[in-house]
Amino acid sequence: MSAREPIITGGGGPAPGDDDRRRGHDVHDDRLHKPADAMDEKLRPQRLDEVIGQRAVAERLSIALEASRKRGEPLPHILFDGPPGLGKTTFATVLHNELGVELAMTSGPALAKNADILPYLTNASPGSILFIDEIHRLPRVVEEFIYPVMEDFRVDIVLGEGMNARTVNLPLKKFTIIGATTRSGMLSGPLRDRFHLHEHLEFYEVEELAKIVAINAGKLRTTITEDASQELARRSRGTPRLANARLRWVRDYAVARADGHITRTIAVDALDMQEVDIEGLDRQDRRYIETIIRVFRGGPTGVEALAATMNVAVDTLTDEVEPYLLRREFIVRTPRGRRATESAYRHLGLEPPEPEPTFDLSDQPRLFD
Ligand SMILES: Nc1ncnc2c1ncn2[C@@H]1O[C@H](COP(=O)(O)OP(=O)(O)OP(=O)(O)O)[C@@H](O)[C@H]1O
Repeated sequence: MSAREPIITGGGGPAPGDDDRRRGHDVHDDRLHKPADAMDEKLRPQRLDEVIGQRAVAERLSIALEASRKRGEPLPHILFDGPPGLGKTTFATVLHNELGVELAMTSGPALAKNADILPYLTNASPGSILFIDEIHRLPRVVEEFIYPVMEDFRVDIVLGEGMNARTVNLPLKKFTIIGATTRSGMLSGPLRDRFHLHEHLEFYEVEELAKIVAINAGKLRTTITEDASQELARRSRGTPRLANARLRWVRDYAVARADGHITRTIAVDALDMQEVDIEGLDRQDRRYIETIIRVFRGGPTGVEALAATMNVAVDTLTDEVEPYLLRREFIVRTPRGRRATESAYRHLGLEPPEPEPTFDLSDQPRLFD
C-alpha cells in the first residue's frame, strides 16, 4: 500500500494491517456528513498549497510540518474543531500527503473498548498519523487508555485479574494522533491538554468558496461561469462540503436541462428547485427559524424543546443547523435559550415584533429600604 493511501476503517472492525481495508467513508444520510462516494475524495485538496482559505491554520501547520521534517520527528498531536464539512479530514489527509507517512482513520463511536483502539496503536509506524473523528464521543475508558500513548508512546495493559493482575508497559513507535470534533466543549480537560496544537476551523468567505467551486468544477470536468461560482458559493452556508454537493446537483441539472455548461441562471434554477434560498438556507434551516418564531414567539427557547417540536435530534440542531444560523446572526443564544433576530423575521418575509420597552428600575423611588 502506498503511503498516500489512507487506511480507513469504521473501527471495531478491521484494523490497520488487516486485509479488509477499504477506501471511502461510512455513509451517513444527513446533509453535512461524510461523503457517500469516492467522488468527494476526488475533490479533496492533496497538498497544503491547494487548500483554499483557513490561512492562519494552514500557516501554523506548515510551521509544524517544517519543524517535524527538520527534526525528523512526528508531528505534534493536533486537535481540529469546528462545524462539519469545513475541512478537518482534509487537513489530516493533506498532512499525511505532505509527510508521505501512513494515515489510519477511525472515529470515537467506533472505539467502544480498549481492544478496539489497540491494533491502531501497535501497528502505527514511526511518524504515521492516526485520525480520530468525533473524538468527543470516545468512551472515558478508551480516553484514559490513550493518555500514556499521547504522552510517552506506551500502553499500559493489565494482564490477569484480581490478586494476579499485573500491568505490562508496551512501548510504541512515535506517531501522531489527530483528533477532530464538532464539540470541543465536550472534550475533557486532560484529553484536550494532550493535544499540542489546537486549530479551530471557521466558516469560509464567499470568495473562498467561489474559488473552491471553480476548481472543483474543473475536477468534475464541467464548465462554469464566474458569476455561477459566486452564486453557488453564496448559497453554500460557508461550507465546502455543501458547496461540493450543490455543485454536483447543479452540474446534473445543467446536463439534464441544458447543454451541461453551468451559467448563473442554471445555478439559480437548480438551487431553487432544491429549495435552497438566496442565503443558502434549506428547508430544515427555515423550519428551525419558523418554529422559534411561530411556536415559541421568537424565543428564547431551549434546544431540547425545539428539537422535540421539530422531531429531529438535538445533535442535528446543535452540530449542523445552529452554527451557521448563529454566524449569520439569524439567531442568538441567550442564557434562557435561542432567540430569533430581526434578520430572521425579515428573511422569512415577516415583520419583526416591536422591541419590548425596558424599564430601568434603578431610577425608581424605593418603596422599602
Ligand atoms: N480548505 C479547503 N479547500 C478546498 N476544499 C476543501 C477545503 N476544505 C474542505 N474542502 C472540501 O470539502 C470537503 C469536505 O471536507 P472535510 O471532509 O475535510 O470536512 P470535515 O470538516 O472533516 O467534516 P466532518 O467534520 O464532517 O468530518 C472535502 O472533500 C473537500 O473537497
